[in-house]
Amino acid sequence: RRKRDGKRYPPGPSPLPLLGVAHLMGGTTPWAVFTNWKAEYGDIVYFRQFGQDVVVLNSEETIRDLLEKRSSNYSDRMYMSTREPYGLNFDTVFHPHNETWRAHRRIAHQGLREHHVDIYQPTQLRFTDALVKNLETSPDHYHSHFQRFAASVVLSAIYDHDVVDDDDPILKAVVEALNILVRVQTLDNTILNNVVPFLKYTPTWLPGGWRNVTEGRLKTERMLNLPIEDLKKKIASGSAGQSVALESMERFGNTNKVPGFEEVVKGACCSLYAAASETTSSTLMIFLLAMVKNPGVQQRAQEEIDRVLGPDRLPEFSDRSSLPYIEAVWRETLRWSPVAPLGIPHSATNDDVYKGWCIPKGTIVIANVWSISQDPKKYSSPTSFQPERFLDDKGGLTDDLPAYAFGFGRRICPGRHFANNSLWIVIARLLANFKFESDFVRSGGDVKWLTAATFVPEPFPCRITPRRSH
Ligand code: HEM
Repeated sequence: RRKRDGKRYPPGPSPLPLLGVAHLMGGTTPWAVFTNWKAEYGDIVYFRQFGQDVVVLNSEETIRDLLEKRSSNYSDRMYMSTREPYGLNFDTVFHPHNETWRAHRRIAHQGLREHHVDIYQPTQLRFTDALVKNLETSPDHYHSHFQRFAASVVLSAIYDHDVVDDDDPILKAVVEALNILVRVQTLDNTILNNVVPFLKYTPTWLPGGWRNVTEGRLKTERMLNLPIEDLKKKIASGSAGQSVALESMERFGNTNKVPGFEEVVKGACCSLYAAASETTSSTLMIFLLAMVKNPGVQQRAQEEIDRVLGPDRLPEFSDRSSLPYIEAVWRETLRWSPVAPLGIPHSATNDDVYKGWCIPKGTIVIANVWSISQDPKKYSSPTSFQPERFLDDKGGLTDDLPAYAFGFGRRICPGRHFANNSLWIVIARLLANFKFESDFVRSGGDVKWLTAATFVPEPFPCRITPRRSH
């Protein structure tokens, strides 16, 4: 047990001078390293990296004790020297725990709360149909079709903007900005930038030129402004349909309670898009990988759809409760490989003591979701994709919801109900419409994984063939 300044800190690895614990991180999968540390150090692990205190929580109990039961102290985010220069102060995801963040959460909650979010089901269905058509026409481009689905469905719900094609100026603006910002805001890069701030001036033509701050800021501003300007034109012409942005502009505009409400709405809505697009398309990549690796699961899911709906009818939202196996496939997709295995780190507002250990003010607190989703005590053979684990003896659903994939406490993902609807309908309709196969994956081909905004498989060779005639 370590002591510093007479205080006891949780157990953990000893850092090396300069390197910290970087040499122990196991490349791109720190969550697996943290999970292994559980055996050595326990449910709560402490280390220092470049002078920054970090605590990793390796069990659902410790996560809920701190991030939920003591949420007033554990709902902040770490200081990021990149926020201001890159124009990222608007962003909900990394926003400090303050009044503006609360206004963002109100906007997100009002627009995307459970059941209310069902008003977007027709939009989700429409873009699912477009995805099915795109997969029929060019199945090899499945990855860009998934990205297009994720972007379209959320741009439509948030701004009432319909993406027409890949040259859509709003789509281009947000994709270009996010390509940079996602890399700028990774935990590694944030800590590096906090220590070496001049890195952000790297000229665009040098390696690492993506860090260039002038370029980054311009792109952020376009991403923030274009969709809301477009919406304002629609409002002026009376053609604006239902959207989260419109709802909140009207509400805040009418009550006028929030000073500078337009900036707040702009920031909150842009953050929703940024947080939604990559997580949604990455989850579809995980689903696809699970299906090609597990043809038996795929077949059982398709048999359920055919048995319940008959050979001609496609799943509708209203069929959800009649398709427990499909529901179990969706839950297992979230559990098997969470797209954010470490969630998004929280930060401690004040000094705290937990189980006798000191957690200093400013500590980065990481909820290791991987340690829950891969816990062999909770899930037998956790690396296997087994939707049955969410079913009881009678084939009904258990109470186990892998809600941990959406984070914890006051910071819990406000888009989870929207994501739940989007992804359920896509999973159900893709299984109804297509057979997914991959000789590459089945013969043990090496699927590469990317870690940036999400942990996601890179596109792999896959055959997607229709299984129904229309
Ligand atoms: C499968 C899809 C998704 C997953 C797995 C996911 C997961 C997460 C996680 C783990 C967090 C961090 C929570 C924490 O700090 O404890 C988060 C935050 C957030 N998510 Fe999601 N998300 C998904 C989809 C969406 C969608 C569709 C939206 C919007 C429509 C969205 C909007 C947000 C926002 C705005 C935050 C920041 C919340 C804050 O810091 O207060 N997410 N999400």
